Amino acid sequence: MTALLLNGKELAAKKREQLKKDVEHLTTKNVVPGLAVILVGEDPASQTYVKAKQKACEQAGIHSVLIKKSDTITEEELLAEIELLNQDKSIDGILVQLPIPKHISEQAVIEKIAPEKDVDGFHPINIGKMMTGEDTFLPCTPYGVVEMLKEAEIDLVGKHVVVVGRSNIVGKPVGQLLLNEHATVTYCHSRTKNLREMTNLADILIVAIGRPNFINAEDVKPGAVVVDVGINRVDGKLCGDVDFDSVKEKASYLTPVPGGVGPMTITMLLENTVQSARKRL
Ligand SMILES: Nc1nc(=O)c2c([nH]1)NC[C@@H]1CN(c3ccc(C(=O)N[C@@H](CCC(=O)O)C(=O)O)cc3)C=[N+]21
Repeated sequence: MTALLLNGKELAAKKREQLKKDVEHLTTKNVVPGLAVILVGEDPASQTYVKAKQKACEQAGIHSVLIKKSDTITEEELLAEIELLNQDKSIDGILVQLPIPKHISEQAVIEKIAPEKDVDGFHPINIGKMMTGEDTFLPCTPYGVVEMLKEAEIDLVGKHVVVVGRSNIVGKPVGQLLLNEHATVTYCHSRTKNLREMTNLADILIVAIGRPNFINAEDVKPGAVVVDVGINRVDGKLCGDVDFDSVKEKASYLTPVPGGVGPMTITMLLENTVQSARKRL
């Protein structure tokens, strides 16, 4: 038996069609959703992602502004740029593309963004609201993962979710969102002992550790749902954290890379931007 594909690209396309209609409607009411992206430095991967975000905005009718800064910018100057965007009434969402140069505090930058424009869902106020289950901007990648699982009608209630990875932008929040959906959540990471025993307990295994082929068929319980959040470049080829060919013979559902979680991340960013713009009505 081979796993069914959780096709993020297809769901993203469907959601973007709906978003386009939502944006048209807002525009007739003189509200054009606006997203500002700040890119610091010349990292090629970041440039690719930012281009993809801009293209997606354009297709949905969202006004997007790219602010490019040299990697010699000071923290003070970057915070001043964010303040301008906080005050700008045409901007509903602000995203500072990560990573940023080491001489600038990532936390200071995140906390400078007005929480009501934090469409990444990274501000501590929004993280707090997510934890208590209040209405807020959900972080895009975790939000996209939950949307994919719901689209496939995978029941989450009481299921054992094992998250491999504990980053602030993926691992920690994806576990929290699935806990909010009544799953039982275990977090594992690079220092977990007996990792294979842990991952074999998972009904739903979420992998976001950033290492190619970190998870193979022996790590997976037969019939498990496996979500690969990894984005790695190996010999110029994009791959996830999961050994797709071996795991597809054992899992019930599996996300591909590319075409899985990545396109959903961008789609949820657009959704958050539109959600923010609606408050202007
Ligand atoms: N403030 C901030 N917010 C982010 O959301 C953010 C960030 N910084 N920094 C970098 C990561 C990475 N990220 C991706 C988004 C889409 C794809 C994506 O669409 N991937 C395609 C393939 C793209 C390709 O071919 O390179 C796919 O998986 O099918 C991947 C990665 C957002 N990030």
